[in-house]
Amino acid sequence: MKISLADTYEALSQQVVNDVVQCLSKAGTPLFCPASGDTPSGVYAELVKQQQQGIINTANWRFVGLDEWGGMNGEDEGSCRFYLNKQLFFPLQTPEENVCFFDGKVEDPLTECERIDEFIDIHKGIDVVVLGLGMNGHIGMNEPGTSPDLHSHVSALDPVTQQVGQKYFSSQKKLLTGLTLGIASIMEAKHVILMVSGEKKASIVKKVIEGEITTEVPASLLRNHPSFSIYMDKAAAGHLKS
Ligand SMILES: N[C@@H]1[C@@H](O)[C@H](O)[C@@H](COP(=O)(O)O)O[C@@H]1O
Repeated sequence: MKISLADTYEALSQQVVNDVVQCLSKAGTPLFCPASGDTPSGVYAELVKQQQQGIINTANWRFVGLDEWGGMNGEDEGSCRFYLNKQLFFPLQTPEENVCFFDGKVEDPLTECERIDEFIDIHKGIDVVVLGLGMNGHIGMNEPGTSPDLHSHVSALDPVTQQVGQKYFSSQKKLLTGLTLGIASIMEAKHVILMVSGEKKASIVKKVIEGEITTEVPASLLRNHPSFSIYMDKAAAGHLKS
């Protein structure tokens, strides 16, 4: 596990961008899995800026979604796909065929999960995944207690996630289930980045880094990944021993 500390959110985002670009700047069609949520916004804004300035070229990048709320897709304001369309895919002018994303409105979510897993297999695995950290230690929508052996699956959302998830929506939503890459999918990625910002995450980040490696804190399992980097700002690192 590589731990990086930044003084500010801007510096944190810049560090993550540098890591992502280094991992994806290669020949062929690298596969990037970007989380939605508030934490990576600065990373996506910087990637868009670098593309517009000609510093990077994302034309050969492929994208796979990390997760989506059950019953929602990109047409729903506040959904994971809506967020990534707005922050990343539309400003990067990413062709639709280069993106594979959970549609939470499908009649058969299990077939939808198989579709996502197949896309990952066809692209020979995820090159880099950028994750945010749930207040309960979740990654994607892998809630405390989730089996580490799962690939894409339907998740029953923890009460903490149901409540915290309201922040993405302008009106109250029932957030009972999610479609998500599994912990096995994430552990098979070539490089895993966990990005954490703000004092409100300080106690859970302490468990992730200094606590027991346990399915009860899904992000702690990432410590077993051979290429795992955690990037934090000072506020998020405030409860760590050193
Ligand atoms: N399902 C999403 C995750 O993909 C996200 O990374 C995490 C942290 O979100 P935020 O960055 O808004 O704190 O929780 C949400 O529930």
